Amino acid sequence: MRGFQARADLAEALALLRARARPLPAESLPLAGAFARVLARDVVAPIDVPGFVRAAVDGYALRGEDSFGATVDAPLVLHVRGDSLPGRPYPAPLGPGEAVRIATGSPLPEGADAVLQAELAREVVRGGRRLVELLGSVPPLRHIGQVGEDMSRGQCVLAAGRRLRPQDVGALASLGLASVDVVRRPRVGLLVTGDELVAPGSAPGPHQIVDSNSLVLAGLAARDGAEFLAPLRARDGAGALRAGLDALLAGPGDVLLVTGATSVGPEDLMPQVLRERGALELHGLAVRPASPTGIGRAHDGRPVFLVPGNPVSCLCAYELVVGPLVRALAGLPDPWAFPHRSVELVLARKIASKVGRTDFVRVRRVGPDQVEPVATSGASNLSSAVLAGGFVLVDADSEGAAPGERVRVHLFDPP
Ligand SMILES: Nc1nc2c(c(=O)[nH]1)N[C@H]1C(S)=C(S)[C@@H](COP(=O)(O)OP(=O)(O)OC[C@H]3O[C@@H](n4cnc5c(N)ncnc54)[C@H](O)[C@@H]3O)O[C@H]1N2
Ligand code: MOO
Repeated sequence: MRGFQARADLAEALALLRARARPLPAESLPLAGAFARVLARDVVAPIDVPGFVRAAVDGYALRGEDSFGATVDAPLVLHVRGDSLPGRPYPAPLGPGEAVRIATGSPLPEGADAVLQAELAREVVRGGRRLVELLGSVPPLRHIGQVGEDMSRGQCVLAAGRRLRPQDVGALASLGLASVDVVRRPRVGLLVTGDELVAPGSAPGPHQIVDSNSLVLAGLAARDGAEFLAPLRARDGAGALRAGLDALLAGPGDVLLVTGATSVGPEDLMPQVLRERGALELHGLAVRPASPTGIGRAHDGRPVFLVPGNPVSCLCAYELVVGPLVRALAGLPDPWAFPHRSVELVLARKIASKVGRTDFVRVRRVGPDQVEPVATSGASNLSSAVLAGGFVLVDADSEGAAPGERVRVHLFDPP
């Protein structure tokens, strides 16, 4: 057994990943499947929306100047020529002294330049003629929407890198588009190792542990815009681990993860197996937890992460090094920053950390604006992350933080 001689800085690990991370190629998707996907290219409006001048209120389309001077006490009277309804415009031009009853969103007839709202109009029939009494006036251009007032032809409506929100997809539909180019989702493949493990959903027998890491990783990868492939499983021992890694490499994953067997115990053969099948570029990170993390490559260049088996270390390794790469491949904006919402809170108990090591400290709220580190016996207890509301990252050049200090807390809960 050989311990870790030297551990790489987190910054060094991220620089290694960053040097080769590019968003995956684009794919075209029907709009209905595009929600939450990342735009691969800018979207430039091919048309004006709306494509016609429209009424912004229900009322009467008219020439504004025909209403000048009208009041409740001295209404002016116009001749109502007909109606303009959504999709069914009034077909002829409007002359002086004429009006058309119009519904919100309907095309403004040619010759009209304003809409008097229904509240200031009273329609009457006299001698078989439709008339409207104007109880107030409206200046030209009032209560109408111009061509392209929503989105104008040639305008960049959404920029590449945007994670599409529901209203974004709606806007693409308004532009008459049927599909959109989005970044292909990174596929994340996982090999779970360990003789003691049983699949999630099973009750553990004597000395057995339920594989929780695959569920934690699946949730994190989905958060970061990835498609999580069905996990593969391998028993311990060089032969089984080799066969497991080969199956993982044969799969379609863009990012490949292996949990367990990455430390320096007698069964921790994964680093050696990865060296045989590609390269182990870095093994051992100056972070806590997740120090046995390894980063390497398959022969074809796909990234492979050796993620520690301890459940909190697994979560931490994902957040520190796997997640940024997944987000970069997914084309998400600012992929190297934590995606969590963060707040500044006051520390109620001290956080101790060693200079030269980055600490991922789970904290919980103990007051409206106070947090304390979750007391824990180590990274094997997932309940510490369940109890925690978020984490504080203590940089390698810091000795920690004293009670009363303000710290930035990255919250596990989405907004
Ligand atoms: N001499 C040293 N020993 C250890 C070191 C070290 O630096 N020197 N590092 C420790 C640290 S830190 C960690 S973390 C663990 C990591 O070990 P492995 O990645 O080799 O993981 P395993 O030994 O396979 O398992 C550790 C632990 O986690 C449980 N486990 C594994 N997979 C899962 C899973 N999918 N779901 C839930 N739990 C899992 C496993 O049963 C073990 O209890 O090494 C330390 N040792
Ligand atoms: O990564 Mo290990 O769990 O630090 O304890």
